[in-house]
Amino acid sequence: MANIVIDNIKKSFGAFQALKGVSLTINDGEFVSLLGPSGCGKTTLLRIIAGLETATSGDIRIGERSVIGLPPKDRGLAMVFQNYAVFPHMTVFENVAFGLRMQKADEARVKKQVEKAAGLLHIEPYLDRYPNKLSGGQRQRVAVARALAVEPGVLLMDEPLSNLDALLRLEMRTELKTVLQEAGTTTIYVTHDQTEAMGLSDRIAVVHDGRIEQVGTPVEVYNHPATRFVGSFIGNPPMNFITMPVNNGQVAVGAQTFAVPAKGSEIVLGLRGETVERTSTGQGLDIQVRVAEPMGPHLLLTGSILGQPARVILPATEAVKNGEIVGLKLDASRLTWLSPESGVSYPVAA
Ligand SMILES: Nc1ncnc2c1ncn2[C@@H]1O[C@H](COP(=O)(O)OP(=O)(O)OP(=O)(O)O)[C@@H](O)[C@H]1O
Repeated sequence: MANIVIDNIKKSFGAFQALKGVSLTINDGEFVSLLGPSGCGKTTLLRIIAGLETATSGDIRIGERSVIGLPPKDRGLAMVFQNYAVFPHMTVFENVAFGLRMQKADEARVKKQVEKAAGLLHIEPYLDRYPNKLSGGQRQRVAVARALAVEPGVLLMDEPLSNLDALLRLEMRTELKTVLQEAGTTTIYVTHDQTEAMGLSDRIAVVHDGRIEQVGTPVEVYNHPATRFVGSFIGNPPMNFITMPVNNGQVAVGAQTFAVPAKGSEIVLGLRGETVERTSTGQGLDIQVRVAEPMGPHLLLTGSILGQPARVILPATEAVKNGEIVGLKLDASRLTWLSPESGVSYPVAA
């Protein structure tokens, strides 16, 4: 069991700064995702924690002990990386048993742990096979099972589900969460998939351009994004950003008025598409609908609000035609207000 402290980690590759001072504490038994677009520095950070890459400056502490300078094997962690390395000359059983053999576990424990991990990842039927007789997805599950079999205090995972088909991904996501919670494993999980991060994580660290832009529970980062980047990266459809005029500290839309913290004459409204309610036009914000798409569980409207691109979601039972203007009532408690200059959101009123 261990907590992890990432303390002002910087990493440069030549003149390029991949990590620009990252700090984050992961509590004992917590599941934290590093979520961000390709190239933002997630994998580099994970490799530095693992000891596969050296930081330019900063400290990593696992269970209070600085691990900077320690080789990966002495850091008390297990890893599952995207390019899941399974040993081709070993059966699936021996692959999963690998870490336990290294620990010189007795045969009874090896068998018990391998069976437990194999059951979890649905690879029991393949235990006697060699990896070249498995699909990519099956091999990936072997790699995850191998990491879990040793019941590590800290588990680092880099897009471990990326080679699985959508249904298996969903199933594994649920199972991973359960097993890691039960084992009390401290987990850092790298992904660019916001759905995966939302579903799995106790907290999400949103990484952007070598920095952590926000750390919070999935609900916090979704409902109260700290920046425009976070609001647009998390959520499908992404948050809408609509620049609006401010008069005497108030924004008026139809019959609705909102007190806002803006200093200047404009503010950006961050609007989650599903927080609106249909009303008559002119009562709230009106959307000029370009396309209305029935999505099954809901109706997606794409168009413009105050001449700015917008997407909102209405219940599937609503009927809207392409080209129609639809009135939307806003829920004051679900709105985010952001500075037009910095893209940073104003704190939520207590
Ligand atoms: N060994 C290296 N030499 C030079 N540049 C590197 C090296 N490793 C990574 N980078 C650069 O550092 C940046 C961060 O890379 P990193 O792999 O951490 O991103 P990522 O967020 O994990 O992206 P992805 O999801 O695509 O893996 C990228 O711009 C990448 O090109």
